[in-house]
Amino acid sequence: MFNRLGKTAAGDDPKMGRLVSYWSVTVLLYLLCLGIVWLETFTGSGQREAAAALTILSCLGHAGFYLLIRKSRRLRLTPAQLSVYQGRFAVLITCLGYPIVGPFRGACLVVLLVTLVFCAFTLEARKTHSLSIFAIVLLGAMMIAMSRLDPAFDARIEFVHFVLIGTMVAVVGILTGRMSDLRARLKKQKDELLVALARIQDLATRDALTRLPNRRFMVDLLQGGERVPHGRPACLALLDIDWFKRINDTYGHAAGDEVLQRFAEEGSKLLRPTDILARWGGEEFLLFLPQTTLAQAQGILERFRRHTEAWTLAHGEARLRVTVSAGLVELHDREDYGSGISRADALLYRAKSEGRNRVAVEEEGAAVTAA
Ligand SMILES: Nc1nc2c(ncn2[C@@H]2O[C@H](COP(=O)(O)OP(=O)(O)OP(=O)(O)O)[C@@H](O)[C@H]2O)c(=O)[nH]1
Repeated sequence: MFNRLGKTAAGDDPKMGRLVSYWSVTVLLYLLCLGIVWLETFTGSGQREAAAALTILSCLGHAGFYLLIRKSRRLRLTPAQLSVYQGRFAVLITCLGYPIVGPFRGACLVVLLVTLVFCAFTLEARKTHSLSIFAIVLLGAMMIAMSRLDPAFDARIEFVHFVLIGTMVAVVGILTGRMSDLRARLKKQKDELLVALARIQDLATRDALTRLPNRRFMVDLLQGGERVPHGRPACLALLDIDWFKRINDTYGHAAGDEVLQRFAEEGSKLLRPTDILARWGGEEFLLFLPQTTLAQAQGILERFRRHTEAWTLAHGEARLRVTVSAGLVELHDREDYGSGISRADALLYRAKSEGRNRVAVEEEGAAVTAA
């Protein structure tokens, strides 16, 4: 119910929803405690002015906290900071209520404990301990003052109450502090796991050298779609850097790596956000062009080819140049990607055998090449 209330008040922001739902629980607790204050006021010896002042203070405090929660993002207030303020305010109100509730004083002790447990959900151990000390000191001061000022407050009973609540607050403070530590450790572990998971996902789906999606990513993506959706054109090309072995043999493997990186970088610049260039293996790349007709894809590949022969890579005194060959197909309606890749591979072979630095395109069952 409180979660639903938080969601209604805070919209889609889950953090804000949680804060508002905690806030509404504390409102309920305050209402209960104020009920006890007014019960004593009407049926016992409670003072009406003091009860009214306490009620107004509580209402103002709560309205203020609600506003602080809603504006917390703008004011850069963290949930922990809000909890410290709310916790101190709750302790203050409980201690102020202590002399007013007469024989129901024991209820204040329980409320103090509940406040501490509540705060332990958002506070770190150190802050929970300092809130416990604040509660013990304030309540102790209130008990001493009342046993001196009001004969109804028996010093012996107050002393027993103080020892009892002091011990319980200290124990609860330590336990909730431990709980906070545990929570902080769990959160740290969860954050570390999320980072590790993101890294594993990255390693599993990206090529370490070029940072392009790797073959596994591409296969999963293409197999996930299984078949080309009916009525939507999509094209697929296999690209291969020409005479790449010569670069390795002449300038070394590191230079070859640099060429692969540069090829990926330059190629990615030419593509639309929906196109995917993946490293298929070695010096071979796969380009997937969704929602693209063969004529459009041919234009993109031709631009890619011309751009590749235009850029150069400085390597010592030398300027390395490469060219690329490609086999391009339009995926047939409801065709599975595996057969599309085989057709593109055959066309790539043809582009290589017809002289390289060209795009071989399949048209109406026959493969033609353009350079
Ligand atoms: N530097 C580097 N070389 C690689 C990598 N992966 C594969 N190679 C090399 O790429 C070369 C590919 O050579 P070939 O398959 O003979 O092809 P090619 O020399 O490009 O000739 P064509 O494809 O026929 O134009 C091989 O020497 C591989 O060792 C890599 O990650 N880095």
